Amino acid sequence: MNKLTTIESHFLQQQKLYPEVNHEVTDLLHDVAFAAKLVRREVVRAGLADILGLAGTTNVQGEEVKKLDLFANEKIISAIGQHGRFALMGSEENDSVIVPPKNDTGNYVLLFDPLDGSSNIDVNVSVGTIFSIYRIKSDDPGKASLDDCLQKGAEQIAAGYVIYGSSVVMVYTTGHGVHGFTYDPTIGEFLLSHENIVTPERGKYYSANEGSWHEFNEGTKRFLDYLKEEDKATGRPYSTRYIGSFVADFHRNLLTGGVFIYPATKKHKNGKLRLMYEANPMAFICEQAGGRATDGERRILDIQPEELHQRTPLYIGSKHDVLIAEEFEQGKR
Ligand SMILES: O=P(O)(O)OC[C@H]1O[C@](O)(COP(=O)(O)O)[C@@H](O)[C@@H]1O
Ligand SMILES: [Mg+2]
Ligand SMILES: [Mg+2]
Repeated sequence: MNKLTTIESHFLQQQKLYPEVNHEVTDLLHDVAFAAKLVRREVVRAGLADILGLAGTTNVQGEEVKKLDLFANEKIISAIGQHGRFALMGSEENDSVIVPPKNDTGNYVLLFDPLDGSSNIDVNVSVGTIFSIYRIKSDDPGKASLDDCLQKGAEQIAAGYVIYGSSVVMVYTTGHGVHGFTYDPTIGEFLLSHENIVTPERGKYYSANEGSWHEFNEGTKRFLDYLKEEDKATGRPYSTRYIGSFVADFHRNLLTGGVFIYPATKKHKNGKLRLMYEANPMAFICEQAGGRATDGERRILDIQPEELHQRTPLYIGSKHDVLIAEEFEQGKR
């Protein structure tokens, strides 16, 4: 693996190898990588830049919005929207679809979570940005509508995330493997650091907010108890790891093996995470790395979306572990 490969040159390599990864797609990914650099610049000095704390507004999810949520949202919309390559955008922080400042040539839609892990922003714990790209159904950007945003996850043409942690890493897929790039601030480039990521078939970590134990259904409780039982032959007990930033929990499990679950609970009847800009992009990456992502019954990528901000229960990570979770959720174990 040549660690001097920039993410932009990797996009071009994909363009040469795979016809559907055309120059439009590589330009879109280039825009996303650029926006990530702008968001990173503020995240790493957030404590100095007066962008910690609450913005004083709530979003369509009914959640209190953080200043950094809004900053990242505005940066992504303006930095990416200036090029006109996206006909429409959808963000966790905007009630309805966004018509970018310029959208005359864009046959694509971008759905994104500008800042994931908002509860960790003010306490210097890893947060991230998640994105998902679709091609619009018609060839006329002017005709693009919400319908173009509500496509099944299996229709994604590219997806990825950026994790702002001890180092900043961007991970993406165009349906041809999963690749990670670490940001080198001395040269301002994302350099290839994780080529062709493959997630272990069986993990050693589980991520669940057990603080909601009393809200979990019996299947979920029995699955978590199963992971905590002693059985060397199946690598149990698993260790618990829960950062509370989906991007960070997912990234760890992707590299080391493990399972992240956010099931339906009494409080979140349809789970907490959003299908279009959290579950779908991560499910695409997870499957491309050999893992599995379901809502306990259905493959996430096969779910037909109905709303931009709909939520879904989520079981994602090492294939073996997610299959077992499903068996418990379906009462087969
Ligand atoms: O605090 P809880 O209920 O465990 O929820 C944590 C989950 O909520 C999230 O913060 C939701 O995402 P946002 O921060 O983008 O709203 C996930 O990153 C995380 O996995
Ligand atoms: Mg999120
Ligand atoms: Mg968010």
